[in-house]
Amino acid sequence: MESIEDSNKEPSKQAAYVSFKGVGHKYDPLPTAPMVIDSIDLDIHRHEFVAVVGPSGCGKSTLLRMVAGLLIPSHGEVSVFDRPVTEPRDDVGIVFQKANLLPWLTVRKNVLFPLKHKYGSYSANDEKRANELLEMAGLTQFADKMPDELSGGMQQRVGIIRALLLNPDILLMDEPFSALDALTREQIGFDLLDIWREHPKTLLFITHSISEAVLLADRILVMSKRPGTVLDLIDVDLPRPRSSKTINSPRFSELADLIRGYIYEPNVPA
Ligand SMILES: Nc1ncnc2c1ncn2[C@@H]1O[C@H](COP(=O)(O)OP(=O)(O)OP(=O)(O)O)[C@@H](O)[C@H]1O
Repeated sequence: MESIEDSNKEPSKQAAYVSFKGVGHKYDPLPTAPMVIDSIDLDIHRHEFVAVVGPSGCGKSTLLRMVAGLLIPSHGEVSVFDRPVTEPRDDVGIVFQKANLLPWLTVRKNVLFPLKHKYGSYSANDEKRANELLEMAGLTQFADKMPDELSGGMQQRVGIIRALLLNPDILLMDEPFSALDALTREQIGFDLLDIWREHPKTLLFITHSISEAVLLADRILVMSKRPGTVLDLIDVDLPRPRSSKTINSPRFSELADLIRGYIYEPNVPA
């Protein structure tokens, strides 16, 4: 089976897993209403890490909601594994900016909550898996604590583990680290890469941080201002595993500058 390390080589030769074909959307059905996103064509490969960057309001979250089936595009089609997405999918995990843990449940019970909610109960095996994931995220000693006893970074890790417990094939992350301080943010990014290596997922990751996108992703979708279109889809040809050394490499700066050019001078060809 292909490893993640191989998966960012020659992405154009791989089969599409999540596909956007001519996707556009307007929230208001009036014919004169403006499009929020327009003419999005994009193929994402299985177990690929794609970061999405673009100006505020360009439709990044709108794209994510479409993959989850929480929003059906008014134009074009989103499909997963060649099947059009027409309703909410249960094979998708979502992580938002805030972990939104339930304050009256312990960390372990928060992680297990989606299973309980979905199936009414969970098995000893589920609990074992929850413990394994908590261990991997360095949270074993906090498993029986209440969420307000954890730092923001730890709470966000719990949110990620919770999204992973249902073993979704697709993980959607909407600015998951933006509420964290810079150091925690970098560390949790590396933690995410470790988790993703151990539990491969197709990952769509929205961020406002250009360096975070370059550090983590296989490819970066750069969107224009509203209506959001694809300005570029950049292969991040930096070797894995990535580390803090990656940030000091000349190629890292080149890629970050390329994206900055699009974001800050969108009319100037890079
Ligand atoms: N439910 C909705 N009804 C009407 N308009 C909406 C709705 N959701 C989003 N919009 C509008 O669609 C546009 C794109 O929103 P979206 O949240 O997808 O952008 P974004 O790129 O994720 O923004 P940000 O970076 O600020 O989070 C915005 O102008 C927003 O106001």
